[in-house]
Amino acid sequence: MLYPRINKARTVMDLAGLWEFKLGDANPPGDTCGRLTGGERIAVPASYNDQKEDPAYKNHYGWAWYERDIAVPAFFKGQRLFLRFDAVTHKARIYLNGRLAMEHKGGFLPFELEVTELAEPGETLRLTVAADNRISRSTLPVGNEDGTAFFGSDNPGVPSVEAAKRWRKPANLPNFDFFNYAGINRPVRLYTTPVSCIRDLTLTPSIVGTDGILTYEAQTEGEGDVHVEILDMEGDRVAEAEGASGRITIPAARLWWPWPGTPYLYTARFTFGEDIYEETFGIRTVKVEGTRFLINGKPFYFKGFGKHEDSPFRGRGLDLCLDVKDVNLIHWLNANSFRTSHYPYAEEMYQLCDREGIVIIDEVPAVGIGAGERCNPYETFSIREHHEQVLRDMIRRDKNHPCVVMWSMGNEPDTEHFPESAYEYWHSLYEYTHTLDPQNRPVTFVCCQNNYERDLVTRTMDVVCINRYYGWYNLSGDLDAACYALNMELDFWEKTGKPVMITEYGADAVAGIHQCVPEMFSEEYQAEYYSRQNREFDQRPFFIGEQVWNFADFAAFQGCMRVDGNKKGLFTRERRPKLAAHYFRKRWEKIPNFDYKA
Ligand SMILES: CCCCCC[C@@H]1NC[C@@H](O)[C@H](O)[C@H]1C(=O)O
Repeated sequence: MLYPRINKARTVMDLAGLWEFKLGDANPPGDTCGRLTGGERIAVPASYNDQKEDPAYKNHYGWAWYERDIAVPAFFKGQRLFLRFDAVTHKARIYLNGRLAMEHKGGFLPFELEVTELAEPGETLRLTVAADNRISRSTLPVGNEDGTAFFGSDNPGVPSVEAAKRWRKPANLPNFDFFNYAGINRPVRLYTTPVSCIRDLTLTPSIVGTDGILTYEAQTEGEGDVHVEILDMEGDRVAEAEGASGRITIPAARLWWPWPGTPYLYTARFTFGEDIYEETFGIRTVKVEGTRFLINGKPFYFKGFGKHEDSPFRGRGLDLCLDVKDVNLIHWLNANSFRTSHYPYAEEMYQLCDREGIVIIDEVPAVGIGAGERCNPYETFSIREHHEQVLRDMIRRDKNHPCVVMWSMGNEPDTEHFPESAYEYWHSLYEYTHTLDPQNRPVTFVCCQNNYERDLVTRTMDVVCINRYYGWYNLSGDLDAACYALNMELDFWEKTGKPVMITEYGADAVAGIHQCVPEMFSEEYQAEYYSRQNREFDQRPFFIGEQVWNFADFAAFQGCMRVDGNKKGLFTRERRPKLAAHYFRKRWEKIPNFDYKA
């Protein structure tokens, strides 16, 4: 799905601004709706939860209504018109002039509808969006349908507590550890194309000797011939071709390298009839070979984090300023990568990382798949069809980004209580995911702290990605015992012959709490936790990367395990560095992107 771009053949109308807004209820909206009345003002794009100090906004459960008028320019006449939503969380119903035009499930990937016949140029179009924030065992991310939220404390069986749980109003119980921000979180745009237009592009790079080879395919609608020009970063044409698909040789190609290498980007300029579309791409290869993760044939070492799209006021809403700030902090840290935990991020972040040479592990919102030994999620949760849909949508959206080097099918599902069911679910999904990517990048999922001897799934992934909290959620405060346990588990993984990386490890540190003898929740303990465990990782040649949890403190669901959110950040939510940030900046300055431990 192409990102909306302005050029001499296309234009884009960004619908950001103040919309009318009103909280709804849990009743399913109908196929028509009247004009929104009695609403309040809301900023779009942004989550609605934090835009007003009102528990009804913060803790809403159900539908919320947005509306604005669009004055469709008369000069759009003769063009095709598309309405594109980059993300509406978690479910959306779109109404044009009060009539239902589209529905969409999934809160982190774009969807669009053609409105050429519905939006009369020169007329005003009433756009109404209903957004449903409810999560359940049939959504991704998963919501609990009884009991408590992730890490929620409970006294089950106490008559008064059970009675109160029955009495209270329905509410979201996230089976995941981030606040369930919702609404129109990313841009809404009306864009035009010529009648005959380019609808999608697939760009697959490879390297032969010193030449770059670009295998391309243009999906078009209408009449015309496809012409392709390849431009270098200076804007000079270095190759060209005719035809909707083909292979183009770029002699003596400049490769895309992770920062501080040069992330060289070419531009493929496609013309089709009157339409034009330019897509940047990088000549780079990605491959797992033995226990090594190769980028351009060289063994890469991941230095980075899990992140979140999370900020005060905007919630999970797009914040380009914060994205630029975070990428500059990634450089400041001498880091080179992050995982889009636990959902695909806004496209603008991938565009930024393509240019800045930051490597991305791209993850779908499959988080919270499990309920302990009491129920088999693979038999009781109805998520498979939607899981395959979000994998298709994520890869369709992100397939051309050189910064994306691996797909993560999900975070911390239960793979130990029902190992055979888990294997059946995840191995078929792994095979399916491989069929979706024209570049056939490595596929993984991220394994939670578990009985790794019972887990039949993690060891079958292209890269073993483990989240471990030795010294925090277990062996708390005892880093000697934590390192003992960590080494025992690393001995286990060494036998699999797979590359292994840690995709989460960390300790909550409340900024400003300091102790001479490090104890949990102090900045000193967080730094000590990392320095001790990194020393163990450095002894293991098959260990290919360290991604800490988390880049920054972030908002989470209320609970006695969270002190104003999750405090495992290297930075505070306002991006102030803790001691551990300074520790990693020094550590990572000495660790090269390639051939570390070679
Ligand atoms: C019992 C062990 C469970 C560890 C789970 C650790 C969690 N991984 C997923 C992340 O979204 C959470 O924020 C992280 C944590 O809690 O900080």
